[in-house]
Amino acid sequence: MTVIQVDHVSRWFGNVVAVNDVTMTIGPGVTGLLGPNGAGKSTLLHMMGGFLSPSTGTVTLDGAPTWRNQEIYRHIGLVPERESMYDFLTGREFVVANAELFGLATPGADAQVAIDTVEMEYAADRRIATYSKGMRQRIKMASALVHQPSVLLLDEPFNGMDPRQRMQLMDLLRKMGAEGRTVLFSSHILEEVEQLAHHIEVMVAGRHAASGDYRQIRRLMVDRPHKYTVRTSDNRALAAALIADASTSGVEFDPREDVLHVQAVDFVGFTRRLPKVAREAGIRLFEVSPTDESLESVFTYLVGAR
Ligand SMILES: Nc1ncnc2c1ncn2[C@@H]1O[C@H](COP(=O)(O)OP(=O)(O)OP(=O)(O)O)[C@@H](O)[C@H]1O
Repeated sequence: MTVIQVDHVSRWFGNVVAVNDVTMTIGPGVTGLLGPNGAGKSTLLHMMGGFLSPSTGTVTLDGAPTWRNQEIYRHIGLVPERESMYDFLTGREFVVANAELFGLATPGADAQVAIDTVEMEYAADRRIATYSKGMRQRIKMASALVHQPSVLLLDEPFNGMDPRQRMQLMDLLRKMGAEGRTVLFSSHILEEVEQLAHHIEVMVAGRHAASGDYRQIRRLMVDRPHKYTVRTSDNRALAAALIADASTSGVEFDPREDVLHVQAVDFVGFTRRLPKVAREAGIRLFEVSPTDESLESVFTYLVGAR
């Protein structure tokens, strides 16, 4: 069971609309759920995990509703951002307790596999009270993995982790995605999502703002200005030709790098016009690359566009 379908889902708390008419499909592999604080990511993850009911709409896993569905819980692991941990337990006891809650036949052995997966064996028999934030995160992860779910939902999993722990967790999530599991993690940190997820879903203010590869999302925003670095056989001549063309709103010549920085009016218009403008002026294009194609700029545009 691997495909989560969110269909016209809204969730409100009193007057606050946390999730507003969201429809999305999450399949196998690693997907990033990106959005600023308060965008509704946690609320959405909890509804996907079946721990919170939608106010309207449905959330299903391979067609079966997730809300209060015992059968579905066996296939989903949720790693919440905040969770009251039982500090007096050891990491191992905590994971074993979760294995028992799932009714697994061999809780000790299953807990051991999960502890090894998150590389926490060295501290498994220490009390959780003595753990760092990153260790707590990993033991939570072990307890979410103890029943070998096909869907893993993680809320801000990298919070509080040091760079080494972050790399380890990224490797682990990549591996799980490659095994065919559905891995969905939320983050407000752009570079995390960019490094890990091939596919991203963007939430802004409770709404589903965009979906796809971040470059595709960038291209969806064709009405936004885009910047390019262009290197040609005659940069000055192209600068003159471009500034006379409606596709371009600004050109800067950089003599040190011997390139042009071009501000295009829109993506589609510029990518169509540039080869023609160059050909008509008898100029050869050596390099054309977008200069602001980072997820950060996509996100800023998406947030700014609201
Ligand atoms: N139990 C609740 N009661 C009242 N309001 C809530 C509740 N849970 C969430 N909200 C509100 O819903 C909105 C979305 O919150 P949510 O936690 O889902 O966002 P988020 O994107 O996960 O942000 P963060 O990363 O800060 O947790 C916020 O305005 C939040 O205050």
